[in-house]
Amino acid sequence: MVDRAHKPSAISASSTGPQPQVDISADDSKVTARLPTGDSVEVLLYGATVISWKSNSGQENLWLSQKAVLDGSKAVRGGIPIVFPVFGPPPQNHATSSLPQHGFARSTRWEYLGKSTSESGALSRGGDDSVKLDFGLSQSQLSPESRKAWPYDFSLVYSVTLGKDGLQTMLNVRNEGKESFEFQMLLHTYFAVKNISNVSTSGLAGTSYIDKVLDATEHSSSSPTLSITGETDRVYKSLKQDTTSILQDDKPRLDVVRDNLTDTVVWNPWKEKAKAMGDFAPDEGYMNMVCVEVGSVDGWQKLEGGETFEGGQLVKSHI
Ligand SMILES: O=P(O)(O)OC[C@H]1O[C@H](O)[C@H](O)[C@@H](O)[C@@H]1O
Repeated sequence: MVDRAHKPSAISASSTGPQPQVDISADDSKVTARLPTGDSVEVLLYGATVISWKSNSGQENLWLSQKAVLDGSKAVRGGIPIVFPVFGPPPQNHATSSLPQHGFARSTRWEYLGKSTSESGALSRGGDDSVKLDFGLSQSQLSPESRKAWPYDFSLVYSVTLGKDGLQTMLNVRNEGKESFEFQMLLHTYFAVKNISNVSTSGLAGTSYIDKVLDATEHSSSSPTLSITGETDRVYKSLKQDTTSILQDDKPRLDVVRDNLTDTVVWNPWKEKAKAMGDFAPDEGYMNMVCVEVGSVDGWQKLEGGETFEGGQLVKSHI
């Protein structure tokens, strides 16, 4: 059981005043929330993976593979898997070395901690409602293998806030033990796009990046935009701008605003790699997605006993 008391609220919640018309349903596998405006979000308890976020127009903003496994036997291919406590294949000679790629958070069942609603939160200007769903994961909920591979006393609270102006996802990490630990975190968001041929991203210039497709070494680019024209796997470090925008046909489609995080990964597997993934469908799905993943993955965050760290994103959809 995660103690929620340590979690600073991402937006102010209120339980007084007129009852908000937010529709929330929770069952054994997922939690769904819908605002009076029509905006909706669906979160799978497995991995606390957001698998759908629709704007009030009915437009789906997240890409989910048609072959995504949603029964809790494999990390979800699509939506927003949570990467913790290590990004990518773990390095040798580190406390995370025995963990699988991207850690255990995306492949462990989380606990639904409850909701709070607000009529005046950061995501709900003008008196409209927003809703915050909290999910928790702590050491006692891990599989024996994960607990053995990373034997630290930690707790995570993941807050998913849906407002008519966007979706906010924040991860709060707390060291519940006495021994310090190091971690990386990343929100591996798969965004839905109409056609990758006419997609570009902006807000990534003027900083260096590791190009994992080319040679895994550092590169830099002064171009203000990045077009995705082939397999792309770049880790941008220490970004100066807070916002990475995804443009479709030269028009803003989504704005991804980092909160207390400095790094962003841009990933598209392209044709061959997409085809080689058993849970990626349809084969041409790579044309309709791009991952823009906010995180802290360059080096490590260190937490002493009793300390907390919080980071995440606010995503705004233009349709
Ligand atoms: O297949 P997965 O373990 O979900 O990883 C999918 C991708 O995640 C990130 O974007 C990494 O930068 C990629 O190198 C990796 O291929």
